[in-house]
Amino acid sequence: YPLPATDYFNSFLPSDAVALLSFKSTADLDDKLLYSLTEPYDYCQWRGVECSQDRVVRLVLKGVGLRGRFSPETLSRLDQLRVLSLEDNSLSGSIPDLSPLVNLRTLTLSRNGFSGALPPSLLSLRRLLVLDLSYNNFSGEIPSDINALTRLSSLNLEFNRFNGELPPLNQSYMTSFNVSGNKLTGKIPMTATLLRFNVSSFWPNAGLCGEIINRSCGSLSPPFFDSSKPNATSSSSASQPPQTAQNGEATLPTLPGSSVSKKSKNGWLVLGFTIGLASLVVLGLCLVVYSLVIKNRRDDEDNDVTMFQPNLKGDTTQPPTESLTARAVPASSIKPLKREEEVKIQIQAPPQKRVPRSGDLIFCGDVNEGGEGMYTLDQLMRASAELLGRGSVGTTYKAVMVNQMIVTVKRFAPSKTAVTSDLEFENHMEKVGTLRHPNLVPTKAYFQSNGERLVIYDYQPNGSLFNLIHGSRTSKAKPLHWTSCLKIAEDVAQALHYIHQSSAKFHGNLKSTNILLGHDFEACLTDHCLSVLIDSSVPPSDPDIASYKAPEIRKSANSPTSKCDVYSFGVFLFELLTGKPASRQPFMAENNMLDWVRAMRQEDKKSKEENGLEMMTQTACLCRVTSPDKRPTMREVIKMIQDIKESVVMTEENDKFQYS
Ligand SMILES: Nc1ncnc2c1ncn2[C@@H]1O[C@H](COP(=O)(O)OP(=O)(O)OP(=O)(O)O)[C@@H](O)[C@H]1O
Repeated sequence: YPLPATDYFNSFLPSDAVALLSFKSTADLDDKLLYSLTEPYDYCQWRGVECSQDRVVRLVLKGVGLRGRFSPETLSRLDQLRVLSLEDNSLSGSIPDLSPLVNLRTLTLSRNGFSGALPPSLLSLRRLLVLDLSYNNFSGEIPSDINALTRLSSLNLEFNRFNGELPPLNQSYMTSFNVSGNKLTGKIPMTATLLRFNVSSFWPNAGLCGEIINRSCGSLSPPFFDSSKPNATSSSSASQPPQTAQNGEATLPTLPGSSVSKKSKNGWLVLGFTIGLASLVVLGLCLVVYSLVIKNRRDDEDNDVTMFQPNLKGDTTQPPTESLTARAVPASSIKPLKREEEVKIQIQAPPQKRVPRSGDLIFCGDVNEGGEGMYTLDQLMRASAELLGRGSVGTTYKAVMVNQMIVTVKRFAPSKTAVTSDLEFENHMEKVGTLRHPNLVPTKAYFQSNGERLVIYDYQPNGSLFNLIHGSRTSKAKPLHWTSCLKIAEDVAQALHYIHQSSAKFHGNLKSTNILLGHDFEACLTDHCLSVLIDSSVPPSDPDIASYKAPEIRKSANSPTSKCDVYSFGVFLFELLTGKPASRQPFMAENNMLDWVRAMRQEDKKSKEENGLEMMTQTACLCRVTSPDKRPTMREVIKMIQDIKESVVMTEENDKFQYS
């Protein structure tokens, strides 16, 4: 039977291209997107589309004039999608089932005409970090199951028609939140997450009350203001929205009970009541002033407790402080922000590209990713810190900010990066800051001022490959299962290949401490491309670090190349397979290396893994050859790993066949 025309085309097109075209067919009625089938096409070049290994990973169609509906079975087929932004268009109707988008990190549908309830399918997107549905017509309740999205760091639902009570949100990473401009009612739950936000995240809303917004709920009013009592406060005040100033801006709700009934029959009672109330107000004001004075003092004292003391004043003679103990931050450079100001910064963070400048945090990557506007240099400086280790470039800390956001801060040792000028550092970090790959720890921000240099990354809670292979303080080393080795090797190879294709060109410091485990235990490279910033004329004294370096750069000041990364990858493969650190790996002919690997794994020669192990050893040997020209490219290495995977699958299938 001949296929219908569309099916005919679809059967030849990559599935991602089909998904994009089917989305366009109902969502782009004015034909703003010039996606087309005419050859030669490359859907990865289409407007707003970004691919990784020919799969769409980002689709950003912000303000492109889309009009129509977001139909089911269209974009939901892009199962590798990380970022989807359809912000600021004229899309209407409900959101289709997006549950197949299991890799989605950022979903921004704000400023459209979407309606209906918050789709339950969104609650299955467990990797979601940013959810922005603001300025639409969504209605119904905000489901308490939204707590299943444990990784959410940003939730924007403002200016919709959500009603009912606000669920007790408990996402510990939440740093941006807004439900203002809805029809929510009831008491705002006092969860640690919601307590982080102030009134501007909640108002205006028809009937919200609670301590967080300083507005008592009727039934919870103190007896003096109990609305059920005669001659007390207006009983409706608790359910009224906060007062609106003449300019239309929402103001803080007044305390219930601040207006006194004029209909009192007993004038003396009213007078007494009024005097009592006035005294209370004066007392209250005194308390507020007192607490502000105390707070300011505390803020000043807080300046003394900090982890990094960046040299913002230009005192380059001062040695860097590497302890977690107290020392004063140059207060002239950092003014403590009031909570309201912090929130304003979060809300008003401009979406445009920032202007890089010295002395402030410079955020990298997409604003939607979560980072820019979510914390300030000041907050970072006040974070409590845990020393993670000292490496070749400087010292690394885990920093927990007051808003519970956790990041990793790499503080460069000034003596090591002095060879790089401020401009070179900035230009280089601009380049590195744009690198984004599922197997790279994203560089979130950087900072430099008067010789002080910091780079900020996402914190990876699952530790490094070094810990996994050799054990850590908290865990004992276990031999890694064969399939884990393959998966890790492929992840690392993919990230290296990505870097080699980018303008940064090479990683320069591949080793097991620089391979971290992500949320799903995927391997992610960190410290990428920083080695060029340091003085490489002094060879590393640590034998393991030295053994990771390719021979052509080990004892010379030659700059590294992508082939040096390939060499380090070979060393890493042996460490992964055998658990032996780089300096204890022998150099022997391939067959002997296989015997050594087998012996280190204490494996029986006839093990099921034998074939794969042999191929893996071959790959490691090939990468680790002395001559750079004879080493494979990372693309070739990926191909080798994929062949090994296939051979493992085939062996398993043969086994099944034999025993069935
Ligand atoms: N983003 C991160 N999340 C969690 N742990 C990290 C992160 N970045 C680094 N680490 C861990 O912190 C420790 C110190 O890292 P650091 O980079 O300072 O030293 P290194 O990796 O030993 O040497 P080098 O500076 O040469 O890379 C390492 O154990 C590393 O695995």
